[in-house]
Amino acid sequence: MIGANKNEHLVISADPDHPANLICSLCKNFYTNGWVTGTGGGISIRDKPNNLIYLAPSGVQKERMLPENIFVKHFDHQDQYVRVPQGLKPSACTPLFLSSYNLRDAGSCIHTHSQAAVMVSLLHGAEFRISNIEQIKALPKFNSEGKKIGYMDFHDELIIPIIENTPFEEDLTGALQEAIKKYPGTTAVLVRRHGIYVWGEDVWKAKVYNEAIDYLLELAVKMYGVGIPTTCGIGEEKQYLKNLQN
Ligand SMILES: CSCCC(=O)C(=O)COP(=O)(O)O
Ligand SMILES: [Zn+2]
Repeated sequence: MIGANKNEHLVISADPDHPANLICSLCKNFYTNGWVTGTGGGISIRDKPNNLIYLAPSGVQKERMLPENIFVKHFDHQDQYVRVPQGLKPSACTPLFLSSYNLRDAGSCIHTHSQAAVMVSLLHGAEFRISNIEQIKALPKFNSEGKKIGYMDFHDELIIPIIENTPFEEDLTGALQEAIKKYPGTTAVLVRRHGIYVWGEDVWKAKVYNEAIDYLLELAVKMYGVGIPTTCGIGEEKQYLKNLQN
């Protein structure tokens, strides 16, 4: 778009909670968790009141980005950028982030290359399931139309679909959209041998959901390591641990 490089006012703000600042600060935080190392992963934030979408550049060290490196699109004209930083390309994850906005009205979407996500994708088929773990209560519960109706209970079973990886990130879009439609109860999609996409109503919800899910994925890997199934009922773990000792 002509003049898109000029709209620097859209990304320069003294407010630490401005989307362009938050993309940079949260990516630093994700980097220390090992979620966006080696340029992989990222985050997009939607400014719902101003109808704008903020996106990181592609192929850069995500923990070193500056607000002026951030791309901006208008939500109603998703084929056009209103801010294009010079010499940079928008994240290859863009169509995946947009899918969460368009299909789930998300306010932010996080993509990580978490090793726990990759491990779980290697240990499961089409779905990851876990239940009877306190941390599940941090995750949203949806009705059959994908509308949030509250939070999951301790005994609820969390189900996250797993899609197959593709050589190019953007080619994941069709499978991610299918999974979003097939699983109205999910707020995340795992990508086998690659990572995970997690979205939420706003950036802070997306952050909490991503943290809670990653905790559960990491726990799941540890449970497999000692032979306890992730859907094991309360008290049943003893029988698996007993088998382990024999
Ligand atoms: C080693 S990163 C490969 C690309 C990828 O999976 C990813 O998440 C980063 O894509 P981007 O275009 O945002 O750099
Ligand atoms: Zn990726």
